[in-house]
Amino acid sequence: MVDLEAEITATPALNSPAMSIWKRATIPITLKFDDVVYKVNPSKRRKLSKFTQNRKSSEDMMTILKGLSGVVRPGEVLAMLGPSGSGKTTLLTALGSRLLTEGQLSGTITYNDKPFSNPIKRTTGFVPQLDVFFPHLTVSETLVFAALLRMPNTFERAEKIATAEEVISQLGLTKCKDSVVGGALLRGISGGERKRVSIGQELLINPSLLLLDEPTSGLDSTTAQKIVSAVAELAKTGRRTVLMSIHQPSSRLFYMFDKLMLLSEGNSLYFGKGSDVMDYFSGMGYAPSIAMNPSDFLLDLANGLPTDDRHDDEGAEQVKQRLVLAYKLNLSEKVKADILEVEEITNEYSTDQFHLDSSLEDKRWSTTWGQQFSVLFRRGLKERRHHNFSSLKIAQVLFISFLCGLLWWQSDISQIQDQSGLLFYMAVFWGFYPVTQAIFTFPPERKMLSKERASGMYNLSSYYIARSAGDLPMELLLPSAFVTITYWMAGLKPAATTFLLTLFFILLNVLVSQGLGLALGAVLMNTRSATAVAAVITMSFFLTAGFYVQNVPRFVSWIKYVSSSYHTYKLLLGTQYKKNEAYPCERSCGGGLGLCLIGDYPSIRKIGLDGQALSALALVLMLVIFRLIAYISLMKIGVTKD
Ligand SMILES: Nc1ncnc2c1ncn2[C@@H]1O[C@H](COP(=O)(O)OP(=O)(O)OP(=O)(O)O)[C@@H](O)[C@H]1O
Repeated sequence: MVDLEAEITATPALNSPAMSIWKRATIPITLKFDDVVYKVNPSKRRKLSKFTQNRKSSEDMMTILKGLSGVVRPGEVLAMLGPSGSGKTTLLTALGSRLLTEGQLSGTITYNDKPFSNPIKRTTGFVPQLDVFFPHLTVSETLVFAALLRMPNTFERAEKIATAEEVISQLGLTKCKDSVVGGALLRGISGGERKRVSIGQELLINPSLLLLDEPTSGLDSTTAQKIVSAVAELAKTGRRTVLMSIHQPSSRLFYMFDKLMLLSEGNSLYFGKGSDVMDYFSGMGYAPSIAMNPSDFLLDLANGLPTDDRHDDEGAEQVKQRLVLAYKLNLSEKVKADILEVEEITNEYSTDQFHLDSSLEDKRWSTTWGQQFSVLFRRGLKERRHHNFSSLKIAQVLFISFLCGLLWWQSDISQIQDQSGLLFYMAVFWGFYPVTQAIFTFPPERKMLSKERASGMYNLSSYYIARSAGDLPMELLLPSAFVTITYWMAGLKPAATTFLLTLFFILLNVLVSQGLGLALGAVLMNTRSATAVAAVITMSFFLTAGFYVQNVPRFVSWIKYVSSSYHTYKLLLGTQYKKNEAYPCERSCGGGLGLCLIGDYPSIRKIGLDGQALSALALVLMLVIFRLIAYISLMKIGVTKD
C-alpha cells in the first residue's frame, strides 16, 4: 500500500492540468424554485408509521416553508437572510435535495429545467452549518481522501491529489495542511480554517451549484469577508450558481450578493437584486431612521420591528403581515415572470449536456466499488490508528492473559472443574470484550456517514466492509495473543490441532461478538444506550451458557440456543475433551482414586459433547445475522434525520 504522505509529496505541483478543472463549472446551472412548501409533523415524527402519518390531518402539520419562489442563475450569489428559525437552512436543504423523508415537500425545484438527478448531485456542493470531519486526519489527508472519493475516474489518481493540493493553496490552508483537523475532544485547526476545509471538500468536485449554510457563523468579520469574497469570486469566474444562508452579514459583505431573499417565519418578504432591497422597503414607508448596516435593518423588519418611529403604533405581527402581503402583491408576480423568462434562457443548458460530459454520466458513483473500499479502508486506518494501536488496550489484554496463565498454571485433567472454568472464562471474556469495542464503531461516524452518503460519495457496502475490516487485524490479534499465552501456560491439551481449533472457535466468537456490538451501535446510534443493552444481552448469554446452572426448567431451557457463549463454551469443551476419555476421580464406594469418563462428568454431561457442528453453525448464523442487522440499520442514515 502506497503511503499517502509520500504520494502527496510526489504529486506534480500546481501546474498540473488537474488544477484547471475548477476554474469553470462544467455545466452552468440555473436553479428555479416555485411555490415551495414544506410541512413537518413537529411531534412524534420519528415514532409514527407511514400509515399513521398519512392519516394525520393537515392541521397537525407545521408549515416551515410557505410557498417560496426564486431563480438563481450561473455566476450569481443569492444570500438568504432572516432571523433564526425563519427557514433558511430548510430551504437550502430542500434546494440541495437533502430534505428528510419525514416531511412533506411540495412545489417545483428544477435545475436547468430538469428535476434533481445523480449527475446534478455529483456537481452540487453542500457546505453544512456544522462542519463534520474525522478529527485525527490532517487537513491534507481530509482533502486528499475526499478528492479520491468524489472526483470522477476521468481524472488520474495523481490529478486528484494535485487538485486537493491546489484547493489547499487556493484557500490559504498551506500553513495548517499537516495539522489535524481536531474536534470536540481534540484541539485542531481554527474555526475559520475548518470552514475553509469544509468549503474545499465541495470545491474538489468543481461544483456548478454551491449551497452554503451559514458559512460565516462564529467567524470574525475579516475571516468572514475573506470566505464570502472567495466564494463570490468562484461564482463569477466559474459561472457557478451559489446560494448561502447568512445570519447577519456585515455591510461589506452585504454588497457582495447579487440577489437577496429575506425570510420571516417561512414567508418571503423580498426576493430580488441586493441593490434594490432598501428602495423596495423605503417605497413601502420602511427606511432606517439612522445610518445602519442594511442587514441589521432587514433583520429588524423580518422580526416586525421597524427602526422608524412612523410605525410605532404597529405591532410586530402587523408589520410582518403587511410585509408578507406586500411581497405577494408587488413582487411575487415579478419573481414568477422571472422564473418563466429563465426557462427560455436556460434551454440552452437544459438539453442533454449532462450526458455529453463523461464525468457527469448518469451513473450513481464517481468511483468504482474497489476504489471506494480501498480509500475508505486507508482512511479508517489513519483515523483510528491511535485507537487501534492503543498500548493501554494491548496491556489490558496481556495482563489478563498472563493472570489466567498463572492462575491455571499447568493444570491437568484431574482438575477438570478448574479447566472447564477456564474454557468458560475464555468464552465469556471474548464474548464481551469485542462487543464493548464494536459499539463505538458507527455512532461517532453517524454525521459523517450521513453527510457523505447525501453527497453520493460512496456505496454503503464499501463503507461498511471497509469500516468493519479496518478494525479486524487488532480485533483478531489480541484474542490470538491471549489464547496463545493462556493456553500453554494453563497446561491445556498440548496438541497443535486442539490449540488451533481452540483459537479458531475463540476467533469465531470474537467475530460474532463484534457483529453484535456493530448491530447495537448501528441500531441505537447512541453509545450509552448501546452499552446498556449490550450489558443485558451479554450477561444473559453468560448466564445461559451452561456453566453456572445446569438444571434449568424446561420452559426456559431453549434460551441457551441463542447464547453465543453457550455455543462457544460447548465447542471449547468438545475440542479439549472426548466423551470416552478418562480422568482421575474419587470412587463413590470404597473410597480412593479411580478413573471416570469425561462424558459422565456432571457439568459436561449436562451440556453434552455431541452436536459440535450445530454449535459452529449457530455461531456462523449469528455472525451473519448480526452483521446484516447492522448493515440494514445503516441504510437509513443519510436518508432520514440525524
Ligand atoms: N423536522 C423538523 N421538525 C420540526 N421542526 C422543524 C423541522 N425542521 C425545521 N423545523 C423548524 O422549522 C423552523 C425553521 O428552521 P431552520 O433551521 O430552517 O431555520 P433557520 O432560519 O436556518 O435558523 P438558524 O438561522 O437558527 O439556523 C424552525 O423553527 C425549526 O425548529
